[in-house]
Amino acid sequence: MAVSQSNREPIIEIDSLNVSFGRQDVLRNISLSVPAGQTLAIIGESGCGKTVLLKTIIGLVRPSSGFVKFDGQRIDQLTDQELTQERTRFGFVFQNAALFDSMTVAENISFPLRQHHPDQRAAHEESMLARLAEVGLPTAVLRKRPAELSGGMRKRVGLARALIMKPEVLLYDEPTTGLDPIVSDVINELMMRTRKKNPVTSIIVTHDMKTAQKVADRIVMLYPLARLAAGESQILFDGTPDEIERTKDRRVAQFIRGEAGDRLMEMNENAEEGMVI
Ligand SMILES: Nc1ncnc2c1ncn2[C@@H]1O[C@H](COP(=O)(O)OP(=O)(O)OP(=O)(O)O)[C@@H](O)[C@H]1O
Repeated sequence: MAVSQSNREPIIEIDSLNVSFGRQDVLRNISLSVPAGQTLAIIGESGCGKTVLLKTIIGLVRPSSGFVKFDGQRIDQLTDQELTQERTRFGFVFQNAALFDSMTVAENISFPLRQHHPDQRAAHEESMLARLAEVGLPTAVLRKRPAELSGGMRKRVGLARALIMKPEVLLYDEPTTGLDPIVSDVINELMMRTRKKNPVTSIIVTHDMKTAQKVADRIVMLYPLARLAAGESQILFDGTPDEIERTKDRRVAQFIRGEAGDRLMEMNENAEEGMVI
């Protein structure tokens, strides 16, 4: 699976990026270049800043310093109107599918088209049916509301909605969280199929090592700033799925194998000191 695409032009370039909220530093000196067509998985423990990185890429969070370039343009230098326009080149698959409960599946999927091309209603239905087929859902679901669907179906509807504008970049935030292993693997297959059918660049934020191993060409692991040694890069690992299996870094190895490691020792020490954790 691990195909190197480093010879392609970068579509996203992150340069010396720092993000803070008040006094809390979340991302420090992140530099990352994502070639067009690559599928990049960003892994790391809860709270290390994965979602913040995704949001910074699409301009929902502003950097404290450094910048993100999309297709050669600095995101932080765009006007609101330009940013709205550029965002139509992205598809975002949110953590909890983030569908509108009051709308039917059909209305949810076609929502971006209605927002951006209200004059082309005749073409909406055709696009919607094509996307629905792409994510393997029957037309019978179109009239249902999200609450009537299973978690896996909602994720598929979220993916169909993300695909409807034919995005150049797909951002997935925890696409398999909360799904059983079988349905998770269906979503993995769909992400791979989507990439085969469309020339997209994908960035997948995930805790799920199976997703990272199976779907990604490249894996980047972030580490919480508070746990880093002075001067250490927040990107603990950047390489292929094969390379991460052979990592010599104990923290990376513990993460990919799901071992509590140091955290268990910390818990025991804290418990001995009578701390509530
Ligand atoms: N808008 C915000 N305002 C203040 N703090 C924020 C904001 N967004 C995120 N944070 C903080 O930034 C840190 C990183 O959050 P983020 O959601 O990126 O983590 P994550 O790695 O995606 O975690 P998880 O895997 O649990 O989703 C957290 O401490 C969070 O509380």
